[in-house]
Amino acid sequence: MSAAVGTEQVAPAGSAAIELRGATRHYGPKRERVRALDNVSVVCGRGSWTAVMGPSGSGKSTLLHCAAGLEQLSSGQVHLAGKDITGASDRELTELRRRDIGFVFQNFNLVASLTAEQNVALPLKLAGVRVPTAQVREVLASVGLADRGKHRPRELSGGQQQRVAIARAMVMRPKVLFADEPTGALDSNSARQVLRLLRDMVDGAGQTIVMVTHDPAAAASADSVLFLSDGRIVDHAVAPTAREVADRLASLEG
Ligand SMILES: Nc1ncnc2c1ncn2[C@@H]1O[C@H](COP(=O)(O)OP(=O)(O)OP(=O)(O)O)[C@@H](O)[C@H]1O
Repeated sequence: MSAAVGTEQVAPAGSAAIELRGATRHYGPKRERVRALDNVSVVCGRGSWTAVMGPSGSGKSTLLHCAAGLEQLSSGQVHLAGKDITGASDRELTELRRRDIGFVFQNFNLVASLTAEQNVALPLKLAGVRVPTAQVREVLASVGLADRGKHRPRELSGGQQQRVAIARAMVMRPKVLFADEPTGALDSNSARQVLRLLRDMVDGAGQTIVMVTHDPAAAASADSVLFLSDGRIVDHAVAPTAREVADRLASLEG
């Protein structure tokens, strides 16, 4: 299933993992107001992978943060993982994020003093769940790092660190994974490995991914690509090739 843009394509109630309606987010005082998101409506079905692209400053991070409940909208509505989170309290959002949402960032965000195993176990610990070591090892093995569990982040390559970060997100079995430039700091081989893991999460476990990227090859791994410009969705491609993505992006940046 892919992202649908525009309210006419809204999925049946309850079938969407993420739904933004008329999402608007502005920053700054009225006279110097920046509209980072401008009346965006988008639906991401469960088990879909959506890439978000656009020129620098077009609102990609703002879209991701608002969809994930990390930032509040100025107006409009957000549904996430079956819940209306518009105006939800910090406590409700924290609870939802702990239970149903995962994050992967460009700079990995691992805790430097913890081993790979301890990093993977961290979200379970924070959620007050007893952490079976076998489960942690199994997840690390599934990202190809069975022999690296006792290593600290500085002893791992960038690609390995990102795979630990993905294992950390996977261990909670999140309904929705938000990925902000997950391959941005990786060489092309490591990037391909990471993209394969994300594909497995979608196809194997039916999880939903929204991924901001500047890389047309990464975007072409997703089911569909949203293109933003000046805070609006200006284009939408279903299963495009990397070349098609690059061409559309160039036309926006030109
Ligand atoms: N906290 C903030 N205060 C004021 N303006 C902001 C803030 N965050 C973002 N903006 C503005 O909102 C617009 C969209 O920013 P955003 O970071 O979402 O863009 P982006 O597409 O992710 O950019 P990039 O590709 O460069 O990371 C930009 O004009 C930016 O300057």
